[in-house]
Amino acid sequence: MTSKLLKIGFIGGGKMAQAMAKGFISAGLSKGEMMIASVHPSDLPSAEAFQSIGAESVFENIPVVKKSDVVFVSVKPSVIPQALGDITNADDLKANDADKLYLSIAMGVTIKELESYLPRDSRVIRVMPNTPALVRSAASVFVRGSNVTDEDAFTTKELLSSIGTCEEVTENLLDPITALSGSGPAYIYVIIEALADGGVKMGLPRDLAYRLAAQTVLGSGKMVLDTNTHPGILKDNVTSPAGSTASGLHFLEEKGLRAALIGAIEAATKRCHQVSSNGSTKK
Ligand SMILES: NC(=O)C1=CN([C@@H]2O[C@H](COP(=O)(O)OP(=O)(O)OC[C@H]3O[C@@H](n4cnc5c(N)ncnc54)[C@H](O)[C@@H]3O)[C@@H](O)[C@H]2O)C=CC1
Ligand SMILES: O=C(O)[C@@H]1CCC=N1
Repeated sequence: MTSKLLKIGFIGGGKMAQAMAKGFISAGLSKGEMMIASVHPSDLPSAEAFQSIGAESVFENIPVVKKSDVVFVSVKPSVIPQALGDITNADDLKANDADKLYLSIAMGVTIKELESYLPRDSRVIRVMPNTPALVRSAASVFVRGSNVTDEDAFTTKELLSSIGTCEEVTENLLDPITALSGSGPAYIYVIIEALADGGVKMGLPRDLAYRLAAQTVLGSGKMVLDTNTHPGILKDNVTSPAGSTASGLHFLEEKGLRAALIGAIEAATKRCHQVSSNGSTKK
């Protein structure tokens, strides 16, 4: 564990930044008062969200860099050139504050592109977290940039491990990872909603249906992780001969659930490739 509390900044204080900030606070890695986030002037709800956890919110990016040990770059991909350009063009930063660790969570924006916008020799790491960071159950990965030290990688791993799981990967895997675990919570929420709708259709009270659907997703994921058993075997353990599950599974196969999920990961990966290959400015 890091011995000192970290000063954490967010360039872009939106949904993902807020989830991580709250996760870091509940993990004891930082305090609201040690955090700062920049937001677009039109985004008062995000400014207020950071203020409500005791953090500072600003409409400029330079104060975020100056006041932080670690700077998350958490704007949309199309905003990256302008936001990082602000840092490179700030004369006073070049002298005093260049030595920061930048952690970009932006979908599809490559290390090469990030480094091209920042001052020369900047230490940049690409991270792909997900929103369950808020409840310290994120699935995160990271990729080292050209100038990153082992200590930077260690700090990154510690930070992200405090809000869930964290693995180091190579950059060629980041787009499919973004499609799977970055976007994945959205797919799972659709599944939870649909399972609950089915329960309601069959007569369950809605609140009970949501609780049962969510706990079933949570428990099934935990079974895969904790028992280290193939999901096919775990599925077979639920499926009695001539039982109800076999009938439900048959319906899912007829409707192409597997193909739909495989297609979703393929489609989302292709969208990341588009951003990577076109550059973040050209969507
Ligand atoms: N939402 C998610 O589940 C995940 C998002 N990401 C990545 O995180 C990044 C942010 O996504 P969200 O938080 O969902 O978006 P968001 O729209 O909620 O947040 C973006 C933030 O950037 C701020 N902003 C806009 N222009 C700015 C500027 N020039 N300078 C500073 N701040 C500016 C906005 O005020 C807002 O607070 C994206 O690059 C996305 O790919 C990565 C993993 C998961
Ligand atoms: O939809 C997006 O672009 C981002 C990347 C992963 C989750 N949300």
